[in-house]
Amino acid sequence: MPLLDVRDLVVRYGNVTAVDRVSFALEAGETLALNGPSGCGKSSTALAVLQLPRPAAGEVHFEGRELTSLTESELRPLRPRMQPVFQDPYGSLSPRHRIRDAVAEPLKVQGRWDPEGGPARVAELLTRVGLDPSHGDRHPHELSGGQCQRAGVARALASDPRLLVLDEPVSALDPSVRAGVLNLLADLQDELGLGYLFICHDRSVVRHFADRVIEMRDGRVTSP
Ligand SMILES: Nc1ncnc2c1ncn2[C@@H]1O[C@H](COP(=O)(O)OP(=O)(O)OP(=O)(O)O)[C@@H](O)[C@H]1O
Repeated sequence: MPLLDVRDLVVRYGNVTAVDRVSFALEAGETLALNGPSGCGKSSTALAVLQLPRPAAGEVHFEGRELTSLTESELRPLRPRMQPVFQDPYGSLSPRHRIRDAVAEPLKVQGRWDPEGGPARVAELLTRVGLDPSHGDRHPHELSGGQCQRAGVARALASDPRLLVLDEPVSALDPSVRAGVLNLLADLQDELGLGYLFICHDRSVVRHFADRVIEMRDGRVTSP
């Protein structure tokens, strides 16, 4: 059974069909890239997989559950297991909260925070993504773009996900720090067996990082 099995996904914005019957499957431990020109529907596909918002039609099977047929309350316990990482490292973390609190928040919201072990778990997550635990005292704007994206990954990992939806995760970063973040993601995948749905318009990055590539154009899969 694949980790993620998407069948005939359709996303509409008003009368515009942004994603038109897209199907693909993704195994645990695998990176599947969605590639294609701007506006072809990559981000819409990724958000529909996360049920943000719900797709207009199609099926999204994740860990054996069909998500589009679930109510919001049935979906809630599954949401932590599929986490997004977005392009803008600063946009995905609240500017008002310290990094430590941003990473702790999923643990608290999911009822997995304990005052004894919680801070140590946050420090461990920060260390795991290549930050120093002291970075936890800072606010997002006090970190570089690469450090901030690492903090975003730490926050995603706090939910113990099985799937990361990586929407242009290194595109906004300085070219000199991109490889470091991609290497981190590759290491985490090896270690944790995560599935990655990887959106990237840069073909050289895709070739290097993805196990398989799906090409999209005008909302449809054109290959393979
Ligand atoms: N919230 C929205 N409301 C209306 N139309 C939208 C919305 N989001 C996307 N679209 C339209 O849907 C189509 C697909 O957009 P989408 O962002 O999914 O493509 P993309 O391949 O991810 O593009 P990019 O690489 O530029 O992010 C485009 O025509 C876009 O204008």
